[in-house]
Amino acid sequence: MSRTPNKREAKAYEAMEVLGLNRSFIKPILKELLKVYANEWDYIEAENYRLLADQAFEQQENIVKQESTSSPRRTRASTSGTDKGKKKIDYGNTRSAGTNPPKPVAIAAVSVRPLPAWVKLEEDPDDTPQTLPRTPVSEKVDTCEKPPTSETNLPKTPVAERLENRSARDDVDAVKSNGARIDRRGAGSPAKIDARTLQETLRQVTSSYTPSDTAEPSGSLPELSLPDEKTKSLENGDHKVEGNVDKLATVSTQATHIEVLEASIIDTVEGSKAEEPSVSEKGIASTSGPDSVLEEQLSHANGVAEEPQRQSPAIGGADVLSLLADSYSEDKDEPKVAGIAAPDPPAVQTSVKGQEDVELAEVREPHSVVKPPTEESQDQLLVSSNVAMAEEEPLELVLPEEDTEQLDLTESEVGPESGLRTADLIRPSFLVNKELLGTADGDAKVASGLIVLESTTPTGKRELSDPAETAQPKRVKFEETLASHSAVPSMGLNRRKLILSDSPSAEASPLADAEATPFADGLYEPVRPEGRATPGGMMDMASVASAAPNSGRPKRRLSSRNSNASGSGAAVPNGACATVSNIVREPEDLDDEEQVVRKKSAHSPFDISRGTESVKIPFVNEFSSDVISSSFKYIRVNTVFQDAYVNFSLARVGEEDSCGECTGDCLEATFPCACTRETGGVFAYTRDGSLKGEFLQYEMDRAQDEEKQIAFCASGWHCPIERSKNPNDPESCKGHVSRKFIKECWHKCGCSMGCGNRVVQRGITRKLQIFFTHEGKGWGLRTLEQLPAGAFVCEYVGEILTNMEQEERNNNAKADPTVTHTYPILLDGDWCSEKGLKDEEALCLDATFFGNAARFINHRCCDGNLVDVPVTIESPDRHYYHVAFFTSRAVKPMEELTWDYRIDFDDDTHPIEAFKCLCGSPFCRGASSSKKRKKRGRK
Ligand SMILES: C[S@@+](CC[C@H](N)C(=O)[O-])C[C@H]1O[C@@H](n2cnc3c(N)ncnc32)[C@H](O)[C@@H]1O
Repeated sequence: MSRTPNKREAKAYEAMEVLGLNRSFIKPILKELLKVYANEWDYIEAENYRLLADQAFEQQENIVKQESTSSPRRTRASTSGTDKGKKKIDYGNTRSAGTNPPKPVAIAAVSVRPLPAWVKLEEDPDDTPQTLPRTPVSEKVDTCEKPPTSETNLPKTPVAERLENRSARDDVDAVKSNGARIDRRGAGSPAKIDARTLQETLRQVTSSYTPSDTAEPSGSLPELSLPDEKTKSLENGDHKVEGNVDKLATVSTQATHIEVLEASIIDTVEGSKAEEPSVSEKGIASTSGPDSVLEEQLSHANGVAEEPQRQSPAIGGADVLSLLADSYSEDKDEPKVAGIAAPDPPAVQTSVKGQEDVELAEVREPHSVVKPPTEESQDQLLVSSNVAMAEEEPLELVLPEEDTEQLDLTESEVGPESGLRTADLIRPSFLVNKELLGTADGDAKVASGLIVLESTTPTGKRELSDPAETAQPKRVKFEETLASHSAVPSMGLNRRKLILSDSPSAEASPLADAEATPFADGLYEPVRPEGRATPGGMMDMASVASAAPNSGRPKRRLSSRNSNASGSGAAVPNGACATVSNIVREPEDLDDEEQVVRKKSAHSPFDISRGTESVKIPFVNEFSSDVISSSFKYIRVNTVFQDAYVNFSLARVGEEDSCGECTGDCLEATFPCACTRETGGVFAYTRDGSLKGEFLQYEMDRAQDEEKQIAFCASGWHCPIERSKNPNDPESCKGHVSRKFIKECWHKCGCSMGCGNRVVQRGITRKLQIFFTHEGKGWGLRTLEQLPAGAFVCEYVGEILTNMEQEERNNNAKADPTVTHTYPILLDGDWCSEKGLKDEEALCLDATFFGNAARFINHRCCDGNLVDVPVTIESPDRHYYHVAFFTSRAVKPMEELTWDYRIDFDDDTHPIEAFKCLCGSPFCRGASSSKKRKKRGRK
């Protein structure tokens, strides 16, 4: 007999029930969570039981995965086509009566790690947790809240306000009262309309803005009378459509600042009368429709920066497209605060492939100063066919009729010879600026331009404009295929992007260099990455490491200077970048094996952080079907692995390490607060959250000439590195780089989270993207927005390990080629001044298995665009600190973010072989050492 649940437990069940998760399914999960979070109910209850719901949904996904691997081979028909989106498995959903709940599978390892005995869960009344911890230890001590910088500086848009006001509870209530379908995505997540209905809805919405021949809706789909004018809501009889929007990515240049938005459409009513819109919904002023937004963009692109037209408030439920426009137009009025990312609306749950929700890629141009683009950039036409989101039926976005003139493609240009099909061009695209992408480093070779528009056929399938209708078709040339960029994620093979140009200047495109080889029809084959191919499967670091052609190379020294004992170069699978047609494939065109590969991803391509960061971090792979290994788990803050001693107790923070008397923003105070003690009485950050010039300069000088900062462990005891290598007979210290620290305000300080001396602790605010590099470096990180010099990008987050533990990992990796190479950073910035450092205090951060976006930052010899800066936040001890990455110079959108790992490629005493450096820097140390290797007769 089961015991009666206590009140809190009962409430948790109730909340989950609303999400369609029954008690028996939830019970073991709840139990496990309580165990992990030391019975801290506050965690479980926060954000409307989000943690619990997340775990439950994660389990469901695991069950699906288990089912799909244990069940016989799925046919293609079952993964695409008619039964798409149907679920056959019982997820413990209370609505699936009569089926037993499945056995819960193990919760992800990160969640079940027990709290070490020393962890004290202190309370700090000042800090209201805003984001749920993924792990109890570091989340509890970390003050990372939603970045308030821009919130404090910028007025909130009505959309942001509305979304904020609308609590998750409201959504759940709405779902409950309306009996809508339950979405699996997360607690508080509203029910989602099914994919087909949504697509149809959107098609109708978008059709209402198209010239004429709108398709008839399919008979089986609900009839939704959608607006033919911008200000009408999407409401009709029993159906009301409303949505949330979220910025997915940003592409900005001097001339344009474009945000790709994502919208979830929510069908709140199914078969019952639509509810009156809530007050907050009514309060939203609906302004221009999507056509206006795009017209705006286009007029901006033509040099006319007009104020969007305001119209009367929406009467009914929120039209998601109006919301987009609304947000856009409101934002335009706002002052732009340099260097601080605009606040995002509250997180929108990410779409998970195969589920019944669909997301829409939209484009808007927010609050940036818009300058007219160059003539050249207007001449460039970019066709992006990969903006459609993960669902197999892409959503369509129609541009204003007049812009059809911008592109006059002939059928032959989209015919089989070109590798394109009509279907490839019916997806939304976005504006990009040629200058920015054309001049960017690395694989940034995309020119800019305006977007293709297709007309809508009676069948609903939109096609290109009839060439006959166009007066003088422009000669359009495809320039680039695979090595292009996207600001939005897609699923593996289902992405491609082409540049079309009728401009003579296109002949001198950056593509027409040694890296790109022209082939049929002016198409350019992108650079084939170096390195041996891995089988077309998961991006597994181990297999990549073993497949990479670096055997026999000298080993790298386990440098006390920021030892990054990383693995070897990643190789791109064979044929991954053969021809355009090779990758211009619909999901249903993928063979079974590829389908399986795509489904293997344990990460959402829309946001690898799974909502833990305040911005989404998508990942894209334009080359192959590789996905990010499931052995990697995203964590937002450092997390103790096992033995590391990291004491964050408030009692240890003295007066000299906090500014209890301060209020608000310490940077505004007349005198610098106590927290500037480390930095000589000066704040290291500017008011817009960047690293001040002098600090940046110091770090860059240091990076250039580290030898000057080398210091040795105090005499009389042994260096922890040497101790970990050989505990019984350690050698003497080989030296460490002595670092200067930045100290941020923290819990004991009187200032607010908006204080300018809290930057790193707020977490990632920039638009970043993880992408598969074309050079063979594996995954990399790039920015989707312009970054000024000194901008905080991200922290290097990982497991906190003792040096001994790390050494063991290294040895395992060394001994067994199937074991993943490790990516540690040594926290030795103050070892030379610390005496008698114990083993459990000699720490490093390893992001191999648990880490954040920084874990994907690749190495670049000498001239990387990031510098790493040691920052102390919670701990007065400097044996534990944060490693924060700031830009060393301005970085353009789509540029890869890199830093110098400070590897000695010639050091063959290092336990782990250095990878073959493919950084491409003129100062590459790896390249020169490879010459030396050759001299030595090595490969
Ligand atoms: C911290 S990880 C960076 C992310 C990694 N590229 C991935 O796919 O997961 C370090 C590993 O990336 C690869 N890598 C980083 N920089 C590289 C470079 N300049 N050339 C070749 N490989 C590189 C190496 O395999 C290295 O062990």
